[in-house]
Amino acid sequence: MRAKVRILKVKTGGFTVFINPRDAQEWKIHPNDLIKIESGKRSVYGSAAISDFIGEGEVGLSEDILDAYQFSESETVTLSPAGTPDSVRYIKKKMRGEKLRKVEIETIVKDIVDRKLRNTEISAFVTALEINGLDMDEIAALTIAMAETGDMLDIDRKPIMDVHSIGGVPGNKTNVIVVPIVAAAGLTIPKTSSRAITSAAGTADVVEVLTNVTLSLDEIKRIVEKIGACLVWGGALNLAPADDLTIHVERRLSLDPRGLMLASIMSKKYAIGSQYILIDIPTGKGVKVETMEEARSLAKDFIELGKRLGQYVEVAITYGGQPIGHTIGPALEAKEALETLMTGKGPGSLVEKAVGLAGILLEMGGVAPKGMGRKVAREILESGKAYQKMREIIEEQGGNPDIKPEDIPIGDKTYTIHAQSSGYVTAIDNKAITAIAREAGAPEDKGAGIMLHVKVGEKVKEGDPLFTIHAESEGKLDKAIVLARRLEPIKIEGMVLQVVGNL
Ligand SMILES: O=P(O)(O)OC[C@H]1O[C@H](OP(=O)(O)O)[C@H](O)[C@@H]1O
Ligand SMILES: O=c1cc[nH]c(=O)[nH]1
Repeated sequence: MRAKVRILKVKTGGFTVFINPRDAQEWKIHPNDLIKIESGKRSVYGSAAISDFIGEGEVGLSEDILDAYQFSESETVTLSPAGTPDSVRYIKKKMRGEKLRKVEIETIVKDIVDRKLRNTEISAFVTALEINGLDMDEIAALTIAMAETGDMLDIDRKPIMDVHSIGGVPGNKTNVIVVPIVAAAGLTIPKTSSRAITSAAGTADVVEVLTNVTLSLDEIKRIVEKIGACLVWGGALNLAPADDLTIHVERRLSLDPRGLMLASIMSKKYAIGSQYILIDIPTGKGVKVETMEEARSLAKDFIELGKRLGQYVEVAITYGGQPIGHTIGPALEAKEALETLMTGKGPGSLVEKAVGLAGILLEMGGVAPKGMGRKVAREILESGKAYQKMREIIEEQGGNPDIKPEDIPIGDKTYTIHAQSSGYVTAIDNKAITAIAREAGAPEDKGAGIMLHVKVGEKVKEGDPLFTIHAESEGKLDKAIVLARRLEPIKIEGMVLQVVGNL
């Protein structure tokens, strides 16, 4: 079937191919069929949508396709039904709990990248991995396939350091501070981050409040070779492109299966050429890893995977029992991170975690003596050198280096929850805090989120403010308030915990 391309100003969130109803009837194409579009050496897959705003003999392509593949108006292309991709059989094999062969994993990844697998099949894959997991051979094959289906970066500087958190803990803007400290010490750290997966703000969402994070590989290479660092969104690049497509599905399900998480993180590190990698595993109630035992087992997997890829990996198991700092949500977190960089001071949990992680990297990179990394990192933060480096990062990535915390717009629809009794804050529920911030609109609404007025251990009096919800719309604020009242994320107890009468 031959058709002329019509470029449509429509975003559908997927690759959508619009076909006229008469052509669809003649060609036996039904809504949502997978269609292959070929032109010369290019081929791309998309889902059929039938509409008479497209003329007979034409094919309408959504902007999503055109962002990734160049087609020109009126160009003649060939359309054909694509049938069921082989990878669907392999996904079902994993659903049955069977081990996948390397070639089967490679086919799944290639089909994700080629868009032969759509969100329905990708979510089946994510669910199968959540339930049945992957062994180390499968994880290594998945990591390499994810990296090799995209571009590889070759930065002309050595050694290449990197840091990555498995995420999960609310308010984790730590790497926005770690990266400029490490680069200010003279090391090279091309940091790519994903957007939020299970949280209310991924590092890419936070940095995007301060500067552009959607850069090309050539721009990253230029910036990193010039100033030693970047803080960008991995999904904008063709680095491990299957990663962002699976993360898109994971975010909807709020799932991050262990094997996929290892492959997601390490494929990005492999593709960007990182040699010395620090992995942060926040551990505590209500985050991805709840016990030290689980954290140590995951740490071993990261180290083993690194060995297979020729990378040196160290892992920091960090405290994740309550949010980091006081802010949750992209703009609120960007404000707190910027204030900390500008003043060299900030909430204890944020500063301690940032200098702790940066210190490990400084020792790994040989710019601080063993046991002195944390001290050197703190000096770099307090001296303002890390802030100067952050200004360079912001400027090189296209932002305004003079941006001040007070310039950052925060959601102006607010509601504060107050303590209903006096006592001590004994717990802050990570999952509930994230859920409320997401209900308020984070991470998509950058100004949405939560400002915590108290942390665990602090004394409160009845009526004291506990946290403020920020939203950009009244509707989302109302929903977040309802959720906050139901979940009561901050637990306050007096010294008497419970009274038990005669049993
Ligand atoms: O908390 P959730 O959303 O599950 O995890 C996703 C976040 O964790 C990682 O953080 P970093 O880039 O290493 O700082 C990812 O890149 C992303 O920003
Ligand atoms: O980049 C990341 C971070 C956490 N989990 C993932 O799957 N990828």
